[in-house]
Amino acid sequence: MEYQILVINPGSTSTKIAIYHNEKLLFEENISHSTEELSKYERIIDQLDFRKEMVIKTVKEKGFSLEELDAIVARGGLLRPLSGGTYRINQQMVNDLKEGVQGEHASNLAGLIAFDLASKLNIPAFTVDPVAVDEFIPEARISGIPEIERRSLSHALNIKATARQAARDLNLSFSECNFIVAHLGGGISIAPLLKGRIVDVNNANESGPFSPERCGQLPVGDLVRLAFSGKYTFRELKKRMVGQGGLTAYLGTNNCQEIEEKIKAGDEKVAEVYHAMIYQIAKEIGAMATVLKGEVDAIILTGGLAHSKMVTDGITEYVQYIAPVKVYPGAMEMLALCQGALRVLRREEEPLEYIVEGVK
Ligand SMILES: Nc1ncnc2c1ncn2[C@@H]1O[C@H](COP(=O)(O)OP(=O)(O)O)[C@@H](O)[C@H]1O
Ligand SMILES: CCCC(=O)OP(=O)(O)O
Repeated sequence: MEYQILVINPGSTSTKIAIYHNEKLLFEENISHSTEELSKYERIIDQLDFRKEMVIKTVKEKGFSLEELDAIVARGGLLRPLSGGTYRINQQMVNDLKEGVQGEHASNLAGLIAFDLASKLNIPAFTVDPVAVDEFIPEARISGIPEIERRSLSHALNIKATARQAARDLNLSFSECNFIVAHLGGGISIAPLLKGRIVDVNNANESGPFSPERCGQLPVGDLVRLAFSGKYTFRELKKRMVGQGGLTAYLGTNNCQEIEEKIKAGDEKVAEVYHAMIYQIAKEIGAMATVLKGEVDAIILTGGLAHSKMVTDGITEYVQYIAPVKVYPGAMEMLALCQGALRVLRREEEPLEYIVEGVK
């Protein structure tokens, strides 16, 4: 059987759209959104129509028709904690994405767009390895106060897909080796994979290193003081932390190529902030090596920032004592989503059902 599949992947700084014919890429468009463009939306859910229209327009402009599609597959969002795999998007999932049961995030929009378009076309909509994939070991859940649990929210899709590719490239079995995968994008997830499972990870929205547009882990006392200072509303402070934090807060942009130009031109202040991000990434990789008790087959750097030699060389200098560093620039998310849908369409795998206990 032949399948034409639309892949939709909204990230914090971009919307990626692709059409595949089986595994063959027919087109891929990566539309970047500036901090300014997105800052006019109060909440991420407010971007729904903007991002949906962008998908419809892009498909048309590329000379394709939605009516030719056999399925739509979308990056999964902040759903309830769930195991990895391919899920058919159902009404319960749509409700949870709209509500943002584990918080707001651009990937919550993908399933909503896919479900809406697919329902009108009478074709299935899927999601694969959503952000909420949870394979934590019990000790990774404990935060330090019982009211707050550490949660598994990460770039699970790209982390797993890149780790599988690295295992193939190293001639290792994915389920038998240990990796630390650092997804370095608008947000940063650093995950130790113990025999293929993400047993811990910083929550890319609230913890770990600061990133091009997120604050990462903050000193808690100062954060509480800031929250009660009257300077920010709840929503404003959240936006400051995710979207307008990190490099954006210090340097006014999430565009690392622009930042690197300034560094090359000799701007020492910019270099200091950029180096601090690299330093924090390396420190988190070191922490995750401890989770794996030092038994690390490779450290894998992926995501948009892995295109930068300044970043990958900077990190490598700190962490190469742990294990060999492998660089996979960009993200394999689009192909991984397509392949997840194909496995189900070809009946190689049963789609998983998103069921919430006690809700019909
Ligand atoms: N060649 C490059 N050099 C430096 N930074 C880059 C390069 N390409 C992309 N980036 C940075 O990567 C980040 C986006 O990563 P990406 O994984 O595409 O984003 P998202 O998290 O939105 O999916 C941006 O901060 C961008 O400036
Ligand atoms: C919460 C982890 C997922 C994430 O942050 O994705 P983006 O970087 O694409 O926003």
